[in-house]
Amino acid sequence: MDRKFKVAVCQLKVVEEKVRNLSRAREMIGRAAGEGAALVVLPEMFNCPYVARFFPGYAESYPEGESIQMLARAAREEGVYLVGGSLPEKDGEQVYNTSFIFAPDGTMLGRHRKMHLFDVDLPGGLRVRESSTLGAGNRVTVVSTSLCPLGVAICYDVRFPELIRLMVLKGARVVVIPAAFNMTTGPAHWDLLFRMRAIDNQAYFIGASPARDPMASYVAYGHSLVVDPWGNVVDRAGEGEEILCVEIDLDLVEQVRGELPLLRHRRTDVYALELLSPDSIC
Ligand SMILES: NC(=O)CCC(=O)C(=O)O
Repeated sequence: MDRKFKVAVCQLKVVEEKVRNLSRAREMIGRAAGEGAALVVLPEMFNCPYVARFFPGYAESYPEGESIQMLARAAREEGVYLVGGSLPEKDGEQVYNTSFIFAPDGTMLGRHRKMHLFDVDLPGGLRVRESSTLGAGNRVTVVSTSLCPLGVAICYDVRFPELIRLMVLKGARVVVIPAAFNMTTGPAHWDLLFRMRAIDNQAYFIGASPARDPMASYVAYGHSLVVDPWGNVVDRAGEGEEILCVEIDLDLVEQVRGELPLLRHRRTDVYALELLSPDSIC
């Protein structure tokens, strides 16, 4: 197992034309691989504007959906692990906000369906109702890779420490969060949440945002970032399109966990965190 590897976050600008999003994503994945990334990450809803009423029209089924096919092919052609941000996934009558994860040979390692739907009325008037068009997933996602066990959750999921802790207890050393925070919660909470989850769980946290488009009806915050297990922001993007490429050092995870053994010091004789069904983890 390589103890160090590079992760690249492709902070791409999402537009209404799906085909343009796909070609932009494909091009950025190629550039990321060219920079030596072993793991490439796209943002939440990378093929579709983040607007709930658009999701059903952009939805695709596994495995034949064109975005899903593009991701599998890109992973194989570039020889990278790929967390394909997220996209609207159709399964029967239901649509999910789903992240597909691919191995360097193009096989799908797993998929995470966003568990916590973003239904909010924020100060300043931003109202979002993901549940008007989406169903919620119900599985915690940790996939095995030759790099390390990788946890994947989507955006609002990061606010739920129980979910993240379950991933870490399942072995995740790196947690990838395709996301699309906005101009209200982004400046207030984006950095703090990622840093706090990293400090609590002593793992790397990767937040992948779309680039900011001030003309969009939902304006993404941008500022994709990588936080190390000590809570330092190793690097962050600006607001526009960019590829963030950062070295992950797995020895630092073990070092921080050895020096400050939070996970071992949990009082599991007094409290517990449990999955209610064994089927709820993949
Ligand atoms: N797409 C989302 O889940 C947005 C979450 C968000 O902005 C937050 O503050 O949480």
